Formats: sequence, structure tokens, C-alpha cells
Amino acid sequence: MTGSPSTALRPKHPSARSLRGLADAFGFEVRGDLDALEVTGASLSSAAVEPGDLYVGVPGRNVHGAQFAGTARDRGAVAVLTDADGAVRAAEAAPGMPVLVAGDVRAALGDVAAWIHRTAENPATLFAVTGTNGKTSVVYLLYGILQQLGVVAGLTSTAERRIGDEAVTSSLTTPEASELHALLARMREVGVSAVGVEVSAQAVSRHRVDGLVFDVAGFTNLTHDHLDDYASMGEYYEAKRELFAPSRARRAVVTVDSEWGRRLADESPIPVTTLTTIAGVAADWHVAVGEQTATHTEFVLEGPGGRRIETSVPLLGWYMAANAALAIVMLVESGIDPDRIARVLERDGGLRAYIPGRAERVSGERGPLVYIDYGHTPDAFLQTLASMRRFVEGRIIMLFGADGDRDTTKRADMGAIAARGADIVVITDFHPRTEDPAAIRAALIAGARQAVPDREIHEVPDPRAAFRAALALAREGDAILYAGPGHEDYHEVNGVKIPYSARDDAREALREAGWLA
Ligand SMILES: CC(=O)N[C@H]1[C@@H](OP(=O)(O)OP(=O)(O)OC[C@H]2O[C@@H](n3ccc(=O)[nH]c3=O)[C@H](O)[C@@H]2O)O[C@H](CO)[C@@H](O)[C@@H]1O[C@H](C)C(=O)N[C@@H](C)C(=O)N[C@H](CCC(=O)O)C(=O)O
Ligand SMILES: Nc1ncnc2c1ncn2[C@@H]1O[C@H](COP(=O)(O)OP(=O)(O)OP(=O)(O)O)[C@@H](O)[C@H]1O
Repeated sequence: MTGSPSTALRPKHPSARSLRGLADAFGFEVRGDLDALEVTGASLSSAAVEPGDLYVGVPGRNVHGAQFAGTARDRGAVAVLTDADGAVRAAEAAPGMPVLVAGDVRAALGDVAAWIHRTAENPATLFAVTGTNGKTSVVYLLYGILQQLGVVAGLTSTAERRIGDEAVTSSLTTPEASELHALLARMREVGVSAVGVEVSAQAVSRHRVDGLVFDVAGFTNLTHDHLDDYASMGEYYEAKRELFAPSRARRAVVTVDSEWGRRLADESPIPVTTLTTIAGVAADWHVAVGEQTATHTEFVLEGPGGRRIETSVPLLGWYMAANAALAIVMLVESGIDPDRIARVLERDGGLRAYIPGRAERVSGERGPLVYIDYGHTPDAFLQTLASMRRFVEGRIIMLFGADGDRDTTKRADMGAIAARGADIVVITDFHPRTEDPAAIRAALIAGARQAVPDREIHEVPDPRAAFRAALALAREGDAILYAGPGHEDYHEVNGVKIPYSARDDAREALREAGWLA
């Protein structure tokens, strides 16, 4: 695998298409002369424009993108696509640059990007995964099983975008439509025939997956998160539900462990296959979770016609069995013979998957177990702690912080769940962004204290010092769960991304302590 800095992936041999043809195909009003102009890509970030691009100026929360048309032109953009307001700004910023005018630019972008990159022609099998927790995991599990089946696969997730063995770091969970279609075009060039796409609620609301029809859309769960972007859980649910419409997906696989999942299965207008981990809940497929160890989770998946797959996933937590089962059923719904999947999993002794920063064990054979996790919701805390309790012999020390400038209403619950589920709690800073980090820590500590007044709590603002404090408290047989940073390689303070990899730092601290060679 090759890692490289975050950068959008574009096709190496893009087709040049007539700008006039694009304007005609979409009925855009044209200002300026388009004749003889050709377009090879699209970007809605002026900094990411490549020569031959259509620069897409969208009205944002902070600024109107059209005002950066001058920078986009300097970088080689051939024209601007924007709205009426943006057209005025673009004319000021880049006089003489041709402008295409749309009513709602974001709403047009998916189809425009699909047209430019011809992604509707010979598409790969497309899988979408949504839900509050588990999206990245399911996308990696799909990718892993597809590779075991000998399929050249791709993925886009919060952690990485992957084309076969090539990987780049992600910024958004779901790329903007311009980037997503370019990525799919690049994947087609190298023969990728199946792609897993992690779809956030924001992506559906903001048209990032427009211009695509997924073959199978999967749903994991819905729990408290993003209530800064959505006014209520009901609105958050509605945003996710939109993915399960005939214009966006052909069929669905829905985990019906929760009330939200059952509601989605009932309300979805596309064909739905259901899956549950709960005995007694009616569903097409049932998952029985078996032995859970520090490295593996065993499970049996049973479905229609007496289908039975008994296997394991090399990841911690009952929910990874649920995630793996969802991936398997999605593959079955895409047309892959379940017996073939069963044979391949048996041949390989289970699923092969590595998910960066999802309960990733960084400790070695000696000393406390140390996991770095991406969990940043109350439910993720609850599930991971419960899973660890099943095999951790000693104490669990939980280290975490909470995002600044993001859903503040979940902080008390995060503190409370940590205090109830762990033996020692260490509170640190985690992307305070523009908020006062001390206030974020105070909210977490208040939640923890209210739930368990006598819980041992340490407050250590600097994450490096906090991990070392947690490690100093740990003995052989204990475990440290460092929740939040996952795969990330930065710490965001006041708009500045300071390099910080919890995984690397934890390994360094383990070496300093003599626990790791
Ligand atoms: C709330 C939200 O989704 N915002 C996204 C949105 O920003 P915005 O509308 O505020 O844009 P803006 O800053 O006003 O800028 C307007 C336009 O000008 C462009 N611009 C701006 C400045 C400049 O110099 N040049 C330039 O071209 C911007 O690229 C943008 O197109 O469009 C931007 C451009 O793509 C995104 O980077 C930005 O994501 C921000 C960073 C974000 O944090 N989004 C989160 C909420 C998000 O989408 N999260 C989900 C879910 C994660 C999860 O499940 O946990 C995700 O899919 O990542
Ligand atoms: N099915 C699940 N149910 C509950 N919690 C889960 C599940 N799968 C994973 N988790 C927890 O949620 C954390 C995040 O997992 P993952 O990255 O797969 O979710 P995600 O939906 O992609 O999150 P995000 O959208 O924030 O990237 C994990 O580290 C684990 O703690």
C-alpha cells in the first residue's frame, strides 16, 4: 500500500468534453463565450483546481465560493458554474471568464460531475454504507471480503480513499460530488469493479452523493451525534433515510437492532433485506456473536434457505461481527453467491481486514493492552467498553476528550458512559478548535462526576502527557482505551492542524516505558 498526503484523486486520462455541450445538456444560462472550450474536471475548491476544470462556486456557510473565481482561473479553470449571486461575484473576481448559471449549484453538481467524468457509463458495483457508527468499518470489511474474493475493489471512508492498493488520506467522510466522481473515474481506469462508499448524513443533505445510483445501500444504526447539524434525531434520521430512495439506491440491507432501523425498513420504498444481532427480532438474516477476544470476534450468520456462514473477524467488539455480517449480506444482495463467500472465508480462516484506528491495538505482548479508537459518540463509548469488559482481566483506563465546535449536547453522556464503564477516566483535549478547551474538559468531567461521583478522574490537557499519565497508572492485565483520535494525524487548535498521531505517540510511550521493543 502506498500512503500519500491528502489529495483528491483524479483520472489520469480524463476525457475532454465540450463546455457548450454541458451547458446545453443541463439548460444552464451562459454568460460569455464557450465556443471551443473543453472541460476535463470539476472542483468546488479554488485551491484544488486543476487545468481544464470547471470551477464550481457554491454559496457556503462562510463565503460564496464564486469570489475565488480569479484564483481558480489562475490555476487553469476554464469557466465557472455558479448561481445568480455567484455570477455577479465571479464577474468581479475574474472579468471575462465564462460563467454558467444554475438555480442551485450544489444540487446540480452531482449530475454535472457524472457527465464530465462519464461515471454512469460502465459503473462499478456501488455499495453505500450509512448510520451513526460503523460506516467506516463496514466499508473496510466490504473491501476486505471483496479482495478475498479476488475482486479489484475501491473504497472511500473517513480514514482513507483506496483504489486497489493505492491509498490517500481523507478529509471529509464523504467527498464532495466533484471529487467522488473523479475518484470513481480513476478507479475505472485501473479496473476497480466494486466500490464501498461511506455516506454521512451531511453528504446526503449536501448533495455529495448525487449523480450516483448505489446497487446496495446498508444501514448500521442511529444514535446520538451531529445534533449541531440536525435539530433533532428525527431530522437526522430523515437525512439518512433519503439515501434509501429509488433515485439513490436499488436495494437496501438494514440492521434492525434498533427502533430507527426497524422504522427505516418499514418506510423504505426500495426492496429491503433485514439483519439483526438480537435473538427473537424478526429479520431475514440473524447474527449470533460467539467468542470475543482481544484480537478476534467469532460469529455465525444465518439467512434464508438455511444459509449459514460461521466465521470470525480480526477485530474487537460484538459490533464488528454485526458490521461484518452487514458487509456479507450487502455482497449477497449485490448478486454474489453466499456459498462462495462462505468457502473463501473458510479457506482464509475468517475475514481479513485492517481498519486504521478502529479499536486498533498498538500494544505488544507485554504490558497493558492499549487500543486507539475513533469512537466519539456516547454509543461508541458504551459498545467498546462493554466489549472490552469481556476479556480485560484488570482495570480499564479510558482516555478521551471531545470535539470543539461540534455537537456539544453529547458531552455529558460521553463523560457519564466513560465513568460508568471504565475504572479510571483520563480527560484530555481533542480538537478544541475555536472553543475554550478547559470548558470542554469541564463539561466531560461534570457528566462523569454526576454519573459516578467517586470515579477516579484525571484531567491532563496535553494529549501526549495524558497518554503517559494513563500508561503510568496501568499495570500488566489492565487496558487503556484511548477513544477519539483513531487514524487521525493531527490535532486541531484554533484553525491550525498540529501534527499528532495518537497511534504513533502511544507506541513511542510504550517503548519509553519498556513495554514495546
Ligand atoms: C458544514 C459543512 O459540511 N461544510 C462543508 C462546506 O463548507 P461551507 O459550505 O461552509 O463552505 P465555505 O467555507 O463557506 O466555502 C464556500 C465554498 O468556497 C470554497 N472556497 C473557500 C475558500 C477558498 O479560499 N476557496 C474556495 O474555493 C469552498 O471550497 C466552498 O466550496 O463545504 C466545504 C467544501 O467542500 C466543506 O469543507 C465543509 O465541510 C466542513 C469542513 C465540515 O466540517 N463538514 C462536516 C460537518 C461534515 O461534512 N461531516 C460529515 C460527517 C462526518 C461524520 O460522520 O462524523 C462528512 O461527510 O465529513
Ligand atoms: N456497529 C456499531 N455499533 C456501535 N458502535 C460501533 C459500531 N461499529 C463501530 N462502532 C464504534 O464506533 C467507532 C467508529 O467506527 P467507524 O469509524 O466504523 O464508524 P463511522 O460511522 O465511520 O464513524 P464516522 O462517521 O465518525 O467516521 C468505532 O471505533 C467503535 O468504537
